[in-house]
Amino acid sequence: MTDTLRVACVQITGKPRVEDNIALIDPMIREAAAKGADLVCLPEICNLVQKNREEQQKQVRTEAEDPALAAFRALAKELGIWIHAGSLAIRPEEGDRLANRGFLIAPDGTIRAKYDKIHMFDVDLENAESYRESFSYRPGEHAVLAETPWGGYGMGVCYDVRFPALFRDLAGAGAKVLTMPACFTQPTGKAHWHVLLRARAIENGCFVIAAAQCGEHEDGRKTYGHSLIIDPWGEVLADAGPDQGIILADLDMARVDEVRGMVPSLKNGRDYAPPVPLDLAQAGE
Ligand SMILES: O=C(O)CNC(=O)[C@H](CS)NC(=O)CCC(=O)C(=O)O
Repeated sequence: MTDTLRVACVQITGKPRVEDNIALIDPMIREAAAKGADLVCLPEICNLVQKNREEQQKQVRTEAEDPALAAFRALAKELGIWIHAGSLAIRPEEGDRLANRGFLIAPDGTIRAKYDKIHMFDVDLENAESYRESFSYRPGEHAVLAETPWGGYGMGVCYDVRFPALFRDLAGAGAKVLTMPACFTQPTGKAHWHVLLRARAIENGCFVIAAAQCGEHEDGRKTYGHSLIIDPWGEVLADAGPDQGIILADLDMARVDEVRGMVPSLKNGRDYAPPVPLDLAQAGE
């Protein structure tokens, strides 16, 4: 087990063409590696930000054909680092809905773990901003905990952050790091992003790494940015702010056990009878 992890988040304003995103991200990964990053985390849909479904269909490729996945695998190998491509829009081998799929790539260029986003962002916001992610994407069915030299690595994506049971399950299964690559909206980001991510860190005694999309995209979307690296006590170690760029932090993995030793909320959890409607509860007395 390795004690310290230098992690970087790459924050971008993703574009509608895969090649343009690769050209944007490549030098940022190299910069992070030059600064000593062991692991570089990329945002959600970092190969393709395209709300228009017809245009999206034209661009999206299978895993075997996606040029971004190939480029990130080659870079991981060349630079000898881990790369977490937070998610890529991938055309599945069968069915017509896409996968919103995260890839953890090891320093030998092999894919160590894959995760399909479980919770679909089907919401209507106040400002007539409306999303139906499940029209384009088929949700995943499996939580994924990857093995890394730094311990268990729990993989989430974006809207998953609002479903704390997923991360409790990952922590229970051995996660020391939780990840939340994202493409968060600006209104929900302003109101909820920091609080939700810090809560997932605190309640699970885990580091949280969240690489984010930011700014005004060509497809009309506006995203919140503020990629975050958070320690298990809930302290923000790095915040990328609203614009493109990279952030780095050194994670002292011993901090996980230290924090869990002080507040053992994972251990103090109990089984309990489920809630029942109030009148039934009264009738039972
Ligand atoms: O559209 C795609 O191609 C990929 N999917 C996304 O970008 C998804 C659905 S639009 N975005 C989120 O989950 C934002 C969640 C969020 O902002 C919140 O929970 O408040």
